[in-house]
Amino acid sequence: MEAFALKKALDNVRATTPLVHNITNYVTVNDCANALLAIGASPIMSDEPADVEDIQTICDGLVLNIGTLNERTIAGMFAAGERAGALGHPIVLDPVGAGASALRTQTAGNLLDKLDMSVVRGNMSEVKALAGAAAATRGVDANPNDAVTEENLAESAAFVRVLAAKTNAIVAVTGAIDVVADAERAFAVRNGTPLMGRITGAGCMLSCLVAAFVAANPDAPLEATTAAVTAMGLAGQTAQKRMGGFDGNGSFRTYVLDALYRMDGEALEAGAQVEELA
Ligand SMILES: Nc1ncnc2c1ncn2[C@@H]1O[C@H](COP(=O)(O)OP(=O)(O)OP(=O)(O)O)[C@@H](O)[C@H]1O
Ligand SMILES: Cc1ncsc1CCO
Ligand SMILES: [Mg+2]
Repeated sequence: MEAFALKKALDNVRATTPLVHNITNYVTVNDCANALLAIGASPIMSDEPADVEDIQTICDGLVLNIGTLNERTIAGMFAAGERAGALGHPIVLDPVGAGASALRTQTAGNLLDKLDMSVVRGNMSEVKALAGAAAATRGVDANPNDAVTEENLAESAAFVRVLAAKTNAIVAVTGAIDVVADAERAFAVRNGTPLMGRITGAGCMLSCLVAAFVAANPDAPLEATTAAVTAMGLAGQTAQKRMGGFDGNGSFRTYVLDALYRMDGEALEAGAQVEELA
């Protein structure tokens, strides 16, 4: 991808401060709010069905994360999603744990079927489950057997593209190599570090960033999603460089937020490891 598109995508987030409505899990909710603030967006969390339509009306985008779903929040997700669709706001689905339980797999599938989803962002086990393929989700983490590797990259990208075409959404599968695609184009992003799998919420935070980037770049949702994925991976790399002798995953989590806060368009361009796939 043209480096300029990455810089512009981040600059547009900072210039417009998109307000992002999140219906998300209670494990990583504070990290999600801080990641949005760090990148220059603004968070609001609201999952009460009687509240979500008003909240979505004043927002620029919506994240639906099923990490700790329950009947009430599922109802909130549909109500918010319908309002977002009516207003033309981007919706990002994070199908946390799809494949690990029937309720998660079915709920993620129903949200995708019934709402006008802009982006689906998950790990490969979750996305495979969503596509109806055999998947062995290990709780909320990807099964290593599902990992995108240099060897299976072409095949993985073809799978992601087919799902994107079928759902009419951009699909971002993350892991050691991230694949971001719509029906026509696909990008591989090689930013990131394995340490990101040693904290909870790197994926949840990324899904929120995707909503902010797409809301701020409505004419280029694929580039915007790729920019968000690149920014998150680069923040992980920057955070890792800062790790000192006594630091562990607690500090790493903080350093990721700091790296997002300090990232500018030039740094994003310089650090990006993005390849457009044929
Ligand atoms: N082994 C790895 N090497 C490099 N980057 C990684 C690795 N694993 C994850 N990442 C990065 O971490 C971020 C989150 O991706 P991941 O696939 O772990 O999400 P997730 O499983 O949904 O996470 P969570 O559910 O904990 O929020 C992405 O930016 C991804 O590129
Ligand atoms: C650990 C965990 N369990 C449900 S949601 C969540 C956060 C990361 O997906
Ligand atoms: Mg996840």
